[in-house]
Amino acid sequence: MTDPTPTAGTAETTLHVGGASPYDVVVGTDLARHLPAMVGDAAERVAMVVDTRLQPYADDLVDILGEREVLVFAVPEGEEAKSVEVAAEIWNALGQEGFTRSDVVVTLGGGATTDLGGFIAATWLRGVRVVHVPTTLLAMVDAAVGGKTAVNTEAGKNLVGAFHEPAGVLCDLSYLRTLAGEELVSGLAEVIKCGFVADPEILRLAESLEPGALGVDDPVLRELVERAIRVKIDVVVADLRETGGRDGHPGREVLNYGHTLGHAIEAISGYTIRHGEAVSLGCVYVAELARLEGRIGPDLVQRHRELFGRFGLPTGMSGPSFDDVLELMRVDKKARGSQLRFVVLDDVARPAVLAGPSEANLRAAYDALELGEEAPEQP
Ligand SMILES: NC(=O)c1ccc[n+]([C@@H]2O[C@H](COP(=O)([O-])OP(=O)(O)OC[C@H]3O[C@@H](n4cnc5c(N)ncnc54)[C@H](O)[C@@H]3O)[C@@H](O)[C@H]2O)c1
Ligand SMILES: O=C(O)C(=O)C[C@@H](O)[C@H](O)[C@H](O)COP(=O)(O)O
Ligand SMILES: [Zn+2]
Repeated sequence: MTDPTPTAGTAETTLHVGGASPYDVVVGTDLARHLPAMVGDAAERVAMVVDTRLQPYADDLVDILGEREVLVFAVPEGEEAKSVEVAAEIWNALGQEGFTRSDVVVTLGGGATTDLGGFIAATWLRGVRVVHVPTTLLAMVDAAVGGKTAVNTEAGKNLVGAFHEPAGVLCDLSYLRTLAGEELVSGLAEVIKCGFVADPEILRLAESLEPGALGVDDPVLRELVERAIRVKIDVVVADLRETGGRDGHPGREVLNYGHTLGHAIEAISGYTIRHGEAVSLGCVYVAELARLEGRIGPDLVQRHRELFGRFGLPTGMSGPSFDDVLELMRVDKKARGSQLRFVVLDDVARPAVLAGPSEANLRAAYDALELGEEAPEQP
């Protein structure tokens, strides 16, 4: 596991991400003072990509950046920001402003904003420095770390994007104070995902949390945040570009646990369902699938239902037809040719890739999601 380096005398934790482009992820409160060093001295200009809802918080960051000229781009709230059209507006403005390779993008917002801002940084002049200041739990534990960037298109979710690592990430937990309870819970889905694929202690901690009393200052929440980030760091350091793992481990694809169905459901819903909610459904689905494939027993499937359900995350649904969902799952990035591939578990923290499951099992697992109960074995 990654070794956390607590900053002496403060409640900050600095988690280092190694590799070819190393950077730090700092977790704590009042972290804005770290921003200038992460942006660096070479930048004369900063393009700040800000979720409109977070605009009131941008001023503090602008002030701390001192002499640098800051161009603030307020983008639509949430998933609406992740479009080629929004990216193109910002590319055009950067062109008009003469934004150069020594200038820097800073993002302030949830995962939709960090994905969009990261994508702009990855593509403008073929890549400029980016620093992420995530403001949702989900973006702190997942989206801002690891360098995946993307926009959505008609074809589906995140199908256009690039790997582009940040120069630094500031996870300032004070932002979570204004976050709606449903958004906090949506972020917990990615934390629980990390527990199932890599860190059983996360599951134990989540099972000990009182869902109704989930507070931003709760030390258990802080521990969950740091544990989930460490899981992510360990995975991306080993396989940044998702080329594959060793000894049967899926490599970076492991972080896609629950996302094959999850992304399909998000797209079908017109992005009205939250990402973490879709991941919750996707994890229960793939647990059912693993059971039907004889890889796990009903107890572990039930643990998925109970743990996600404990926080009010959805574990069953009815609505989209299986055929519509299947069509979208076929454009998932893990697919190879006509073969669908899923990250599944052989046990807690024992992930594997399941390639080419039968359509009968894919359908039966979906039926179980619709029924909200265990699917019968397929003949
Ligand atoms: N790149 C990656 O590795 C990665 C990982 C996980 C998820 N993602 C992406 O992240 C996105 C989901 O991120 P998200 O859950 O943060 O959603 P989001 O960015 O859509 O934010 C959710 C909502 O919270 C609001 N919000 C943000 N910060 C707030 C705050 N501090 N106070 C009050 N409201 C606030 C936003 O305006 C929005 O309405 C998805 O697009 C998903 O695909 C990317
Ligand atoms: O970082 C990763 O790798 C992940 O898969 C993390 C996921 O939680 C995240 O939603 C990611 O954006 C999905 O990636 P995609 O490659 O399926 O678009
Ligand atoms: Zn995700």
